[in-house]
Amino acid sequence: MSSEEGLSSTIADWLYINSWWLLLPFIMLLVVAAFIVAFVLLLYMISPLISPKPLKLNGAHVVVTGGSSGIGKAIAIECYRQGAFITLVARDEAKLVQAKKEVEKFAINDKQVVLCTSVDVSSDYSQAQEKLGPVDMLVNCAGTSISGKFEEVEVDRFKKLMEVNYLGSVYPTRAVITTMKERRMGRIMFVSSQAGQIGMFGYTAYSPSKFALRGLAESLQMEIKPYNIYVTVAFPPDTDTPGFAEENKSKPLETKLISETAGVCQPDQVAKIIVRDAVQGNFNSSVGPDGYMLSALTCGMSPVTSITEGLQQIVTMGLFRTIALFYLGSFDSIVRRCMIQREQLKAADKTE
Ligand SMILES: NC(=O)C1=CN([C@@H]2O[C@H](COP(=O)(O)OP(=O)(O)OC[C@H]3O[C@@H](n4cnc5c(N)ncnc54)[C@H](OP(=O)(O)O)[C@@H]3O)[C@@H](O)[C@H]2O)C=CC1
Ligand SMILES: CCCCCCCCCCCCCCCC(=O)[C@@H](N)CO
Repeated sequence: MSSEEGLSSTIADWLYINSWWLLLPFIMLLVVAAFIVAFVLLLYMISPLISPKPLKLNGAHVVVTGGSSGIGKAIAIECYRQGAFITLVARDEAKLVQAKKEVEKFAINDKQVVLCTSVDVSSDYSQAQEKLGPVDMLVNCAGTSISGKFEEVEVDRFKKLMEVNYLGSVYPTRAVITTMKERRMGRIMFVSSQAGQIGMFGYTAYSPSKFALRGLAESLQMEIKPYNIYVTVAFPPDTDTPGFAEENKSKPLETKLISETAGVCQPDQVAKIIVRDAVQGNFNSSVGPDGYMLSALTCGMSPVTSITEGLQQIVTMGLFRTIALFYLGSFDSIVRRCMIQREQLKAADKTE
């Protein structure tokens, strides 16, 4: 027997004896796949248990702070169109009366009413509790924005934004929560911003006040879930409102250029999405593809309200982080280019 023959017969013997071992990795793979499929099916079977029952807006009482303008007014209209009773809360009485008239145009039955109360949500709110009566859904939308470089924003503006955007959501929520817990039902909505998911140039005062809402929402949701009350945090992009127009008058170029990435939305489009998510009891409400990516990417330890949402987060997170790194690179280069341009302008001014 030549040495070549010997070698091939050894391999054949080896293959014959051990061939089924070769299949082992495939068998294991099949078993793992079967387990995953069974697990996902099981999750879907129990999903009705973790998804809240949708809120019936028809006949419900919805309170909207910041309801006299922009996104808040659009939310009020969207709820009114679905048969809700509305209370609008803001400071300026004339604007409130005007908004009330606009909302009333969308009535679907003659029992519906729109009330308004002039309250500054950033100062204590406890007296308002009795006036309001039972509330099915509270929309915390009153808010304002200030942009500018960190050292150029006056110190008291940092405080003001926390008072209006953050504490202005705490006080109204405190006013309605006890009754909601007693009735074992309700929805609380916080209108944050995409700038509450990503810290960016020009928003050193604004972003923290919007990030804070997310922390409040997560903590509160864990407390009140057993009472069948669901919290929604909305993270809209730039939206075409009077507030946005005002903000644009003094917005740094960098902030404008970076924000443009996510585009500008219309308030009624934003309101539709937010109201749908609040009715369904979704914790997270995002607008547009960038909003979707940002929410999946920054979900952290936030509560999950559907199996599909959880699975999507698991599958997409790594991919979205990869995309985010490119975005961050482009934002850094916007900031660097603007800085160089400013310095060149300054130098040119000096030589003149
Ligand atoms: N527009 C945008 O690009 C985006 C906005 N957002 C957020 O959405 C919310 C609404 O924004 P937008 O519609 O643009 O704003 P607007 O400026 O158009 O409207 C703000 C509303 O809040 C009320 N409000 C402001 N301060 C107080 C206060 N202290 N007490 C009671 N009511 C108050 C205003 O009425 P009054 O002044 O009479 O009190 C008005 O009704 C804000 O929280 C904002 O941060 C988030 C992402 C994007
Ligand atoms: C995978 C990762 C995707 C990343 C996408 C990043 C997009 C960032 C855009 C940030 C826009 C911030 C808008 C703030 C609007 C606002 O709150 C003010 N206009 C209020 O008046």
